[in-house]
Amino acid sequence: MKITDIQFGMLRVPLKTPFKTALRTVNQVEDIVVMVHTDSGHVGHGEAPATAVITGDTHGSIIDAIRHYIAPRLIGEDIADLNRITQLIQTALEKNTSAKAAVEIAVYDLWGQLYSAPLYKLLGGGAPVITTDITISVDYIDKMVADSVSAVERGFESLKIKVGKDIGVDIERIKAIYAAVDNRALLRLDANQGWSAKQAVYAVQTLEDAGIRLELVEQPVKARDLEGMRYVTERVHTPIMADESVFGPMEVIELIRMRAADIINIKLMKTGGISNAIRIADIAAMYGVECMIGCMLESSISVAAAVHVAVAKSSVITKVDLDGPSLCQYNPVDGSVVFNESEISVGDAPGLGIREIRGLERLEG
Ligand SMILES: C[C@H](N)C(=O)N[C@H](CCC(=O)O)C(=O)O
Ligand SMILES: [Mg+2]
Repeated sequence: MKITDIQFGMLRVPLKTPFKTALRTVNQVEDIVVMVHTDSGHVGHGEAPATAVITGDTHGSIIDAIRHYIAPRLIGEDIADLNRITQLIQTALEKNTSAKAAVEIAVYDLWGQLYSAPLYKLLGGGAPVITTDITISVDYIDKMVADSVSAVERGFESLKIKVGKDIGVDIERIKAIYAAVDNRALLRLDANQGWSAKQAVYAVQTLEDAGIRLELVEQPVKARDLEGMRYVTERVHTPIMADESVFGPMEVIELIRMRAADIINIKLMKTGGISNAIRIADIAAMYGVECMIGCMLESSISVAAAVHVAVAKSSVITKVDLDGPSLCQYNPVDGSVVFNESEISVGDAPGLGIREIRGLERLEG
């Protein structure tokens, strides 16, 4: 099974409600879809969003990186040589992790198709059902309370609450949600870099002193401020999770050595795809550090790939934030990974098991 061509599409899916974080507001998933064609007629699918404020990647840069740097290296490569191909992708150019992720996902999809097995089985197996949280966008307090209660009523047992806008209001937001949810769900906070280290310690300690139990607090300070991450981690009881601070395996090793966070959020769009996600999970496991697997605003192509990784690495990936498809008005993908609110299950179809993508706009060239 040799690679013959790489084609592009654009997938647009409106969100149920605007997605608001300390970094941005988004109304729809708008992702590049990558189709890797082979001489056997098999097609592998990948996907990448343009999360410029986090990865630096735009739609244009994703297409350009693949078209001019990654694709020329892959034409003629045999899917059976998976490690060689992932190495070619990762060394094609610096950064551009979303472009690398989209192509890697498609290649792993083909690798599963080659051996007629669902990807998670080739990655080591596991129980093919996982549970995700759902994100509550940062907003007026009453709206966040209503969104949280509604999510609990829909069966979500973990809520990822976006904060990081205004420290005083953030504390009030969490107190109000905690009271309304009344132990029916775990609360995870994500400040998306919106606090200073001192503000983060103040906010978390204030909530702890008020008897509010938080499962974790994600990325309280600026991505590059590892000293700030450590400052917070050392001073609060609540586990601190690194998201924007860590992309690849080298950064994870540095973060763990510095003891700058308790938990690591792995996202395929930061790692450059599946090969580094697995590496990070293995490194974290060696150090006894737990991981979450997360997503950007992605639909159920790239999120399906993350689900396969989550299933195969469930001993170290103990937390799941793969709510991209749940945030969308509809699922454009007919595939073997089934997203049913908090429950995500994986079928037995080969690779990612994608049968059809509705509404895919082909991009020429
Ligand atoms: C969608 C997911 N639950 C999430 O919250 N991801 C964000 C970044 C998403 C984005 O801005 O596209 C995160 O964990 O920071
Ligand atoms: Mg985050």
